[in-house]
Amino acid sequence: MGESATIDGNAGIREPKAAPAYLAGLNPAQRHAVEYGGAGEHGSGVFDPPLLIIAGAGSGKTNTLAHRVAHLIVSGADPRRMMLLTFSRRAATEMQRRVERITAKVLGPAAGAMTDALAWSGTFHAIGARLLREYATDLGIDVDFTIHDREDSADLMNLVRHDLGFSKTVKRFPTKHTCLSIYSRAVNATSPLGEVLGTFFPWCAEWESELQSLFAAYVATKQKQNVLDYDDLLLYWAHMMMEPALAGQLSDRFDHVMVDEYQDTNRLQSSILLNFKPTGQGLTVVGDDAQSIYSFRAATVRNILDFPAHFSPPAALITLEQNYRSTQPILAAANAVIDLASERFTKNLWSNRASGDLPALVSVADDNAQAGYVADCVLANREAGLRLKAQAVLFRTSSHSATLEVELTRRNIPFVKFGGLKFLESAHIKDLLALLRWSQNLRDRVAGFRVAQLLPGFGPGMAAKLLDAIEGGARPIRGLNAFRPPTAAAEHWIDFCATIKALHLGKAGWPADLDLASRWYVPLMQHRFDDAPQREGDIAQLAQIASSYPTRERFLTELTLDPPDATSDQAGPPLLDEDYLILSTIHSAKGQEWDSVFVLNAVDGCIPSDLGVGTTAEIDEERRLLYVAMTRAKDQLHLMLPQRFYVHGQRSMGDRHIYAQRTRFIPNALTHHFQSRSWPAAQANASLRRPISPLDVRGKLRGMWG
Ligand SMILES: Nc1ncnc2c1ncn2[C@@H]1O[C@H](COP(=O)(O)OP(=O)(O)OP(=O)(O)O)[C@@H](O)[C@H]1O
Repeated sequence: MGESATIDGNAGIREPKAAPAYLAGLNPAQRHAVEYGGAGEHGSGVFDPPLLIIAGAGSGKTNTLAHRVAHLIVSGADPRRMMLLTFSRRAATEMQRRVERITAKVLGPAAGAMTDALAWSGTFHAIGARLLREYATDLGIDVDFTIHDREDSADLMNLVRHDLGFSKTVKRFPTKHTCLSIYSRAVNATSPLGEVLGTFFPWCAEWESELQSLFAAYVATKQKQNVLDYDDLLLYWAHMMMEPALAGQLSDRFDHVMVDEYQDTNRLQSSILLNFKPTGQGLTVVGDDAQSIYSFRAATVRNILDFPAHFSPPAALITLEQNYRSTQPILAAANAVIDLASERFTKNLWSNRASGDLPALVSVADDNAQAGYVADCVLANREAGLRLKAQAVLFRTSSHSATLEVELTRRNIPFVKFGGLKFLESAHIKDLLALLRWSQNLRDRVAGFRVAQLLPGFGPGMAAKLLDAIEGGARPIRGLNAFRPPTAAAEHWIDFCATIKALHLGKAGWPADLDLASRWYVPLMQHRFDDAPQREGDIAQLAQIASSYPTRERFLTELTLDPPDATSDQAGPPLLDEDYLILSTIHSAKGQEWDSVFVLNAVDGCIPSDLGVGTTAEIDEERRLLYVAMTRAKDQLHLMLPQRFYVHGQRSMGDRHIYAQRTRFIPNALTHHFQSRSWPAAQANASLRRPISPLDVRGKLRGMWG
């Protein structure tokens, strides 16, 4: 689809001239995407028409974009005038590393300086935050704003909800998380509240006018406290770009704007981009419509489907179709799954990695058997020389791996889990970050509320009094000094005030500020948690992460916006030599690849999730999730089919279970792409409940006393 409003960039692929050495490894389509436009001659982007690169799974999207950036730099473009928008901080770092490696082939040791100058690379939210600080005065915001993560935002929403009396309504008012989701979707999808309620939250539609006033008060409160939530970072940026003078200034600062994973951007992000580069000059977006899996964050696959037609002449479209990752049988199975989707850019992914092994559909009795099978295979693979790190287990929802985690621990197989409870969500880390944030912006009540209650004698009431006193004073620190704490807090008070003051003034510098904060917090932590020693380990790890950021503000911003997926994600050296199995939600597996991949619970109710099967669009997104999972595999792919699984929403291993059907995305017509297995082979149903003659337990119990 989309061809009518598109320039077929692939038509321009010719037998290439001899490639410069640093482009020699690229295939013709990749090389064409790298060199497309006048980049080679002009470097300034002025002659670079808009370009959409549709890159099938494993077709070298990241590789191609890195080469394009490197090629521009080598051709004389100024890296300080490039903006590179990625989906995660990790992707930005990885991109920078690759660009450096490629440019080094031409520039030698000078490459490092050039890629360091690629300072404007990061997520939309992180780049937005930096721009807002820079343009704060133009936008009428205070430059010391702090940023709320989702939990903080929900807490603030709750406070406002309470103030307006909505927590006491006769009929139950939507929860703080639901209110925030509604608000966020309306903002990110740039849709009216009524429409969002009607489509996504029909059970809340009766509260429309209350929600309207709640959101108005929420916005006013954020402004009063000088805090921005995630959505504000995009919203303020989008408003900034609607002002032609500011949009023009920004556009003049950047010759090239490149966006990775464009399929997972939302309407607000596309409006930012289209006002940023209205003619599309210097704009390159890369993505794969078949891998769009973030609509729950209001991402819309329409952004990528409609991109070419926004420009006149329309953007060129180059498709990358050679998959380097997977064997042909794995790719054929994944292609067959995605072919049943309703709308997409056609591409015909192929691979020249032949293999006689079809991917496996493995029937097992239940969750325990599933865990047993995966653990057996992982160990067998390791015996055969495949490191644990080259193997991954993927699942739709974090809770699906619980049984497997027990099995792995029992068998001493180390693993790292991505996409579950995040490091930064643990209470002690949140406490410490709140302390840093509050001392930066003493008007941030959510952070202040958390910090104040760390002190003995401070409950919610006393914490609120302290915050009122700080807010009421002409200067916040004076308000703090004048406050009379309850006696229980007396012995901590002087130290507390001194720490807040020192952090507020930031005299120690970064990362010494974090040491200062930890010195105050760690002794308190001993009283708060039984497992304080383990938690101290986390704090040491936080210090290590902190040392890689130039300033406190950058550290807080980037960590709030894009927390590490797992403790090891940013930990660096300590885990470098160790080997561990990867456990990951499918969402967190985006962009990665492993030799061997196991997908848990490839059954209806899990994939598609029973929560995501309302509309065709939702079903299509679940299908794309399975596609993303399958296309992570290079050599081996196992889709697990437990014949029954326990229904969630009950105590762990309560006995409510259902008999599962193979996922609807692999109908009978596609099973020839797979080999079917049962495990254990001889007794596939062994652990299913079978009738046995009843035990006489009651008799035995009576016998104990008789
Ligand atoms: N021209 C090439 N020659 C050989 N290998 C390549 C080439 N381009 C990419 N690859 C390899 O193909 C694999 C996939 O590349 P990459 O991770 O860039 O893909 P991707 O398109 O970002 O994947 P996805 O969208 O599925 O996450 C990598 O192992 C990469 O090294």
